[in-house]
Amino acid sequence: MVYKALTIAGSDSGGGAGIQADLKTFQELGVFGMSALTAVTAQNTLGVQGVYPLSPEAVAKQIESVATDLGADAVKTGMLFSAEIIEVVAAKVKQFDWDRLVVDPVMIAKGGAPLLQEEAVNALKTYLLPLAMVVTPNIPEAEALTGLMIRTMDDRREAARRLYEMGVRYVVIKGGHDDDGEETVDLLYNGREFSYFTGKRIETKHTHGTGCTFAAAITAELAKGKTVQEAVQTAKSFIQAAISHTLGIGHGHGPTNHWAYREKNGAVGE
Ligand SMILES: Nc1ncnc2c1ncn2[C@@H]1O[C@H](COP(=O)(O)OP(=O)(O)OP(=O)(O)O)[C@@H](O)[C@H]1O
Ligand SMILES: Cc1ncc(CO)c(N)n1
Repeated sequence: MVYKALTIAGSDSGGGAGIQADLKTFQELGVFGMSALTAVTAQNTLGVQGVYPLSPEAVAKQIESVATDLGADAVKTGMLFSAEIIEVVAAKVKQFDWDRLVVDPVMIAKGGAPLLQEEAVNALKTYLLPLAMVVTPNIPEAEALTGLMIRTMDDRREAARRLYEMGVRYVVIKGGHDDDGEETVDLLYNGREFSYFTGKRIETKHTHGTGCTFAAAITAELAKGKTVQEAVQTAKSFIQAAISHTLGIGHGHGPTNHWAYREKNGAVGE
């Protein structure tokens, strides 16, 4: 059985985030990766030097090409850039009846460069979140989507409830930005109960693309038919290994190590 996953996202020329992180992660987890590009970024470990969005038509065409021939067992969205692209992506997800959709609501790159236009946040809420099986905001993204200020774990649980009410079936609020404590805690809410995925916090500046990689690992596992709970657990182990064994390349915030999980766990596949 060949499992297939499609990522609809931006290109990071530096190879640590975006489409590149997604495809590497799919491959590492034994899933065939396909892509529909929304934008090209000129980017490296120091920052984003340019953003060149594609037309909504170009995005739609790529998705159609994949859907009408290869098909996808799970789909992930990353950088979507504009309300127009979001609308087209939502229409295609509906048209092809894709159920296993992971929406990583990418808004701002780690260095502060905007990857989503401000006025597109509403489009994300209106068109895409109701179609999502899983949404994976970091704390600032969860704040932008809910209008809440998130300081405590109680705030985070409240934000998860609000996101669930927007129509997402599983909400994961990542704790990478909560820099208190020895652990990172990612919270999962399924509309009934909360679960927590913890890992040792690694002291490192090399965390470029952690969010993309984590959401891509969830998508790969969902493509294999795993439950969301199982997929998040594997994604947490995958990102923990990738951050623990960073490569130390580039002059700024370097990428994570996408092959660390495989080296630790041996061959992966089904
Ligand atoms: N220093 C760290 N040590 C261990 N785990 C981390 C660390 N930073 C982030 N993580 C984990 O990495 C995953 C991604 O979380 P994070 O909040 O950094 O995403 P993000 O901000 O969307 O990333 P990016 O925007 O760079 O792609 C989560 O599972 C989080 O707990
Ligand atoms: C293309 C792209 N997508 C997502 C992110 C978020 O990390 C990034 N830096 N670049």
